[in-house]
Amino acid sequence: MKNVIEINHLTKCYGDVKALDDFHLEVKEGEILGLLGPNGSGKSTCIHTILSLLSFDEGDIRIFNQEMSPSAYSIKAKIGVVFQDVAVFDELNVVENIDYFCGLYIKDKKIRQQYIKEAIELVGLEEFKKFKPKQLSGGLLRRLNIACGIAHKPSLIFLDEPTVAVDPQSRNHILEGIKKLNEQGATIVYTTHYMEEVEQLCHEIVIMDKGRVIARGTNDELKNKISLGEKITIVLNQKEEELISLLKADQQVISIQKENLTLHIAYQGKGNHLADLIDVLRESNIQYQTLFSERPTLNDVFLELTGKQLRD
Ligand SMILES: Nc1ncnc2c1ncn2[C@@H]1O[C@H](COP(=O)(O)OP(=O)(O)OP(=O)(O)O)[C@@H](O)[C@H]1O
Repeated sequence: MKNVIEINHLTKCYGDVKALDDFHLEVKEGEILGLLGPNGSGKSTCIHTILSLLSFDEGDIRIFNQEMSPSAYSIKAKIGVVFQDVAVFDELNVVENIDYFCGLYIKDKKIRQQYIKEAIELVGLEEFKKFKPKQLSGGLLRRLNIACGIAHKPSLIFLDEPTVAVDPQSRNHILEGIKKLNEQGATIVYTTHYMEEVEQLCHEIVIMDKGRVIARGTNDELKNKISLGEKITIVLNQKEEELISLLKADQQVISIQKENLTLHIAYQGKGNHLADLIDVLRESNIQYQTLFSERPTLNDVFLELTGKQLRD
């Protein structure tokens, strides 16, 4: 599959702050690529430089196999952008706003009407067509912002944290809408610091920190990169020093964290340890309240690679 975006050696400084540091990225046609990183890791700067809205210090950016520049209008016409900040006209209603933005690219009125209808359906704003932005809740406003950015059916779409501070219902509409856009053929670059969203949505995930790519792969590939394989949490009825000694002797156990009567046990490798642990508890006659097992999250991946939490 061909690359829609190719970025090499991209460096962008704001004074002394290196927001992008020898950044590399390839985005394949038809994929949803998630750019995941904590606040300040450079996600927005990355999107703005790709779109030539910001200049950069070093590197090169190619989109659709052409060099990107502020005047590359033929490339820009095939791109849709949805930024974090809502940018719509207060005096226009939902349909009129979408019509305005779609009209920048689609001149045929009949085709535009069809596209507006499809955009409204995609984000679930059918009941609010005549509403002005001030009459919409924050989540609905975000949905309108998305409809304005994608109504002209771009083949490459950038969404920069479109679900920040959005209610769960609107979040679901937004995520489902993005999946549909992708099914219709759009390549999507999605930035977020919500790991659950990239897990749910993205074919490939790029993890960023301090302006650099620190890991790339599918959800499973990223989780296989780290030594942590399984996390078991157990809430005991009373302190059990014997259990802790047994766990410390287990070579598969990476760490044990104690929190009152709760133990968080981290295991390495791909094995399942829950059944064995239950056997140990039974054999040692150790009583417990609850016991559950979890697989690593992308936060665990980030934590193991950087020593920091994805979310502060
Ligand atoms: N206009 C600016 N002037 C100076 N520094 C900036 C500017 N914009 C961003 N930065 C700095 O560049 C770095 C990357 O910021 P950027 O906004 O790209 O990160 P981000 O991952 O998008 O963060 P967030 O999730 O908070 O939006 C941060 O250290 C930020 O403080």
